[in-house]
Amino acid sequence: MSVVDSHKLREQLSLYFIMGTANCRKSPEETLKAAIKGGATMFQFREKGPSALHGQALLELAKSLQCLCRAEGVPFIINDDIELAIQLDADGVHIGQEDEPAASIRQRLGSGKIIGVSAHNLAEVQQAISDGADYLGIGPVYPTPSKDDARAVQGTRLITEIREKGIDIPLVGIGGITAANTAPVIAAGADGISVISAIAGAADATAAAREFVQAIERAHIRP
Ligand SMILES: Cc1ncc(COP(=O)(O)OP(=O)(O)O)c(N)n1
Ligand SMILES: Cc1ncsc1CCOP(=O)(O)O
Ligand SMILES: [Mg+2]
Repeated sequence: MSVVDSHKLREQLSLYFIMGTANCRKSPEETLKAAIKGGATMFQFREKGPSALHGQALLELAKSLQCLCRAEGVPFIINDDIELAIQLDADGVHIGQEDEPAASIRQRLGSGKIIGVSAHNLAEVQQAISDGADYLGIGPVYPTPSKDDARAVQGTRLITEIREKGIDIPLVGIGGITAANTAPVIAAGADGISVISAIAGAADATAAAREFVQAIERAHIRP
């Protein structure tokens, strides 16, 4: 069972920034600092692709990004790599449908850690909840340039369906989200949005994150 505070988690999910070395225009540290300065409320370290770091280099970068998050009070989540999350005492992990099930990860991580699960249909949503997920990542909402093996684009349909069924779990939309197309994701019932390229690939990541913060605020005021 999880003891994560879901009210606090919803706030932390508001602008959930995800990044690895392959996504950054500048150094990962500069990119993360800039995103947090602009208002990112949660961070996921997602080191993927042919140029991904491994071994000591991966560990050093993860430590350095975790240190930046700690200094700013931003939760540090690790994508896929449960061993690394345990080694670093990270705040949580994000796993997909091809990864180890959330229920067994919960046993390894303990109750105070955040577990996020990707879901693409109602059956996966319900399974993730019964496995003890703290939040869901739902998408891809729009076409994404950042994940070669992404599932079919689904718009905001599943987010709407989840809320219409009265399922109240914290969740974010993910995939191709920009400040300009944020509003429908929040209006459908997402607690926040997850973003890679529109922040990590921006010339000014701080300005890009600020635009998201404003778009999220506007979406809450005028759903
Ligand atoms: C917040 C969030 N939502 C979804 C994903 C995708 O996870 P997954 O399906 O396991 O794919 P990879 O990210 O591992 O390629 C995510 N990372 N974060
Ligand atoms: C990890 C992931 N899972 C579904 S889409 C996606 C990539 C999101 O990146 P971007 O914000 O650049 O579309
Ligand atoms: Mg995964």
